[in-house]
Amino acid sequence: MTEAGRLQEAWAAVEAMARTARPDGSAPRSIRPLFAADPDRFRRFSRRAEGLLLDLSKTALTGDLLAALLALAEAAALPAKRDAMARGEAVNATERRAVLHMALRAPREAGFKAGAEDASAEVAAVLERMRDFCAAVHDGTARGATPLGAPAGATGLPFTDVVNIGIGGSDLGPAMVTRALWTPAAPLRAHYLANVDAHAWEALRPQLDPARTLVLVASKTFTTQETMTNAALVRDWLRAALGEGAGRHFAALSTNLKDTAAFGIAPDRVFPFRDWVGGRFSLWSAIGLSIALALGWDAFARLLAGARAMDRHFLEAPLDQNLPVLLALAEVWHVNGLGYPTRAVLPYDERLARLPAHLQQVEMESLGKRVTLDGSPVARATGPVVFGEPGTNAQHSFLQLIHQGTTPVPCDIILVARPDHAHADSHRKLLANGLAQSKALMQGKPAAEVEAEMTAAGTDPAEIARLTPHRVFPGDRPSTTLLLPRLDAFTLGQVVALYEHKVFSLGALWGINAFDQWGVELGKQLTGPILAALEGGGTAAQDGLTEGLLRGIAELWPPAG
Ligand SMILES: O=P(O)(O)OC[C@H]1O[C@](O)(CO)[C@@H](O)[C@@H]1O
Repeated sequence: MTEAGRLQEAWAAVEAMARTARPDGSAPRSIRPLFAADPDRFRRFSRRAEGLLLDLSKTALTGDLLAALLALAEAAALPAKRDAMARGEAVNATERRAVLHMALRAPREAGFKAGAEDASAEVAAVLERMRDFCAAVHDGTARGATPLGAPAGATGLPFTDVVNIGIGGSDLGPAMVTRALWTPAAPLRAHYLANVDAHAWEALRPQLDPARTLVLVASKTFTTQETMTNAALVRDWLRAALGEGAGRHFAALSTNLKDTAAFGIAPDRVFPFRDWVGGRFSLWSAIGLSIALALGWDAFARLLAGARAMDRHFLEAPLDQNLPVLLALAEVWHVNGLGYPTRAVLPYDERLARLPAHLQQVEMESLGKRVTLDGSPVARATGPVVFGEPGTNAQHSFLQLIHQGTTPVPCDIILVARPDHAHADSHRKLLANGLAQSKALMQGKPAAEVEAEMTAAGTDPAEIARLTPHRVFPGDRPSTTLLLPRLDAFTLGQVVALYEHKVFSLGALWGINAFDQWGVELGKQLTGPILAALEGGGTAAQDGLTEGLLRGIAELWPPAG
């Protein structure tokens, strides 16, 4: 049989399972009977690896289904594709690029190559420069310029704040990590300026002293409109306070060495990375400099080490023990088997508040594709909509829909066993809530139970009949639970890399390119002429699609002069 034939057969086997009732009479989406039938279910469908525990038992996986999904992974050549990525082959075919974020967190000796290029050597060289720069900032050797009008003999001041100007992958990952790991003992405060909406800058500016602020212009391309606009605003602010000395307050994180020079950033302040690092996978590269500056070099090194540990697991563990692969297979079942179009990420840890936003880019920019690698339309649904908020906040907003709405939303519940505070009571409540949600989603609450509860409470029978349908929980709503021993730089590196490799695995299973993002281009293109119309007075002729709105804007915000 051909490779394509084997793949088709493997998909057919998985899809057939989604249509076939089980021998115990349950539907393939029901989870409750599986627990009833198998007291050992947690052990059979949870995995421990690298200090993490992943529980898949509250999905509808069965031994047969898992076997069929693993056969699909083999038929889709997932291991071979993974190894091709690790060898530095141009697996990002539409951009003819290697995909080597794993090289960013591997030691020099790992010997990653992008074609003939020694990727590991380049990574090591940039990391060394980043580390030296951090040391110089932290020990005050690299310091700000003397403010204009300062008394004679005054010198520049050490930096206390770092502002990262970037958007998408040049913002979300570093912002998420520093939000998760920053404590008042950290060496610098970090701020993130992303949106071209200058309200963001206006809100940040009063928190900063120009004499003590270091600015990182983070942009892979160094052409992104939002970033370059914000960089110019901040440069004006620094120049007003520091004159030509403002240059000492800048560094650039980019692949575009020509434009960083044109912006006026000295070559020794440019920290490069290469086109084999995708924006949404770049927090491990020079793009992570704000992390190292804010949290200290050791924390950044531990973050890389955690990701490296997950890389090795992904590269080496058998598929049925491989956490990223198993998460990907559960997603295939939910998306393609059961037709669930969304997924929620619920970290039960306030420090991970921005993890859902980071994963939205990692997953949706990667997997929001409608053609396969050869350009033909996909035969089945691809990436789901991903959204999320920390628990318990999510419980008091959108969990209603997840419990009782019409379409199940699989949930990723992330728990951290040990807190980094001394309030054990709060932490027990946090954990209890997370565990209760996964249980409630799965087991639901049938009408008989609702009725019995109301009867016991002495509720009037007519009232019981009226309210029961509203108070029933259908259950059988899947969730996975990931348990971390604690949240630190190492475990956070593991978690982010786990999701990166899950995304890779899904790309391989669906046969799509998870590493391009052509879908962001059209909006960028159309912005140009509309901006020109706005600059030209706000009413310049456009097509019927935008002209009315342009006129509406001009009426409400008349062009100056
Ligand atoms: O780092 P850059 O080149 O400024 O791009 C920022 C972001 O914009 C995108 O290209 C999407 O527009 C993302 O993929 C990327 O992370």
